[in-house]
Amino acid sequence: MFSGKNKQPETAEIQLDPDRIPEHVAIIMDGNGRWAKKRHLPRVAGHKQGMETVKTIAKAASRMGVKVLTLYAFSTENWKRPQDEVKYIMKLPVTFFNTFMPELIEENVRVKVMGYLDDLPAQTLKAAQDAMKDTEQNTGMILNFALNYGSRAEIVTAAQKLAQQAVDGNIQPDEIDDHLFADNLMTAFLGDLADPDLLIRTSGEERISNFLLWQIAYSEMVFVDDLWPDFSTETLRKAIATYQNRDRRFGGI
Ligand SMILES: Cc1cc(N2CCCCCC2)n2ncc(-c3ccc(F)cc3)c2n1
Repeated sequence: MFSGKNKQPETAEIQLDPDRIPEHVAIIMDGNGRWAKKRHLPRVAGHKQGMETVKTIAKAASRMGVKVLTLYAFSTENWKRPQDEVKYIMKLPVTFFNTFMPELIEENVRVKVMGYLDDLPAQTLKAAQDAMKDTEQNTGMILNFALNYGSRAEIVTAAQKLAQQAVDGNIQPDEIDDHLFADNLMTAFLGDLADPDLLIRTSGEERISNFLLWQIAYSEMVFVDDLWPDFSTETLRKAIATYQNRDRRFGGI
């Protein structure tokens, strides 16, 4: 770890500005299947290892001072995958909480799950509901799982809700602005923290894949080559350091 007379660490930890930690970090956790394929393992082995990475990164983000960590766990399009893979994936929330809830409580982490939850298998939904209930008093980082989530569907649902309010005479069309629209999205519970400061996607892909399309309007995006199961605390620190070295303009000059 230490080399020569300088006694400096050979792999110095990335130094971050503690005053500029992104409040809301969102991650598209990609590359689980490729991770397994590289090791001649079944795809589900990648998902299993990916869940362990969720535990590591959730704790690391909490200790770095991130206020909200949103993780894209399952999209509305993922139901098209082989049914045995979907069946396995849908059990991961149950396993996650059965094996990690004590550490989440110890970290004072509050769990939220957003998506079309009514379409989830009963055991998956119960695990998510129990975790939200068991951590609702926690005041630390919000660990927000996007589960059976799709951004275009989320936007359409918000438009339908507002249209119905107008039809019912509860709002006038000209009352609909950014704030009222955002109040009808699944991230409304986050208030001023709803929009990610930093969006990370793993595995080298540089696509948004129908994730938080409204919310990432001004987000910094960092694409890393690491496959999600290989994503480490150091990779997270490097992504945050990249974010801190950028000068965000929010449309200004
Ligand atoms: C569907 C799915 C897939 C899933 N993978 C592991 C991470 C990589 C992405 C795909 C597979 N993980 N990992 C954690 C959860 C989870 C979700 C909700 C919750 F309340 C608690 C845990 C999860 N859910």
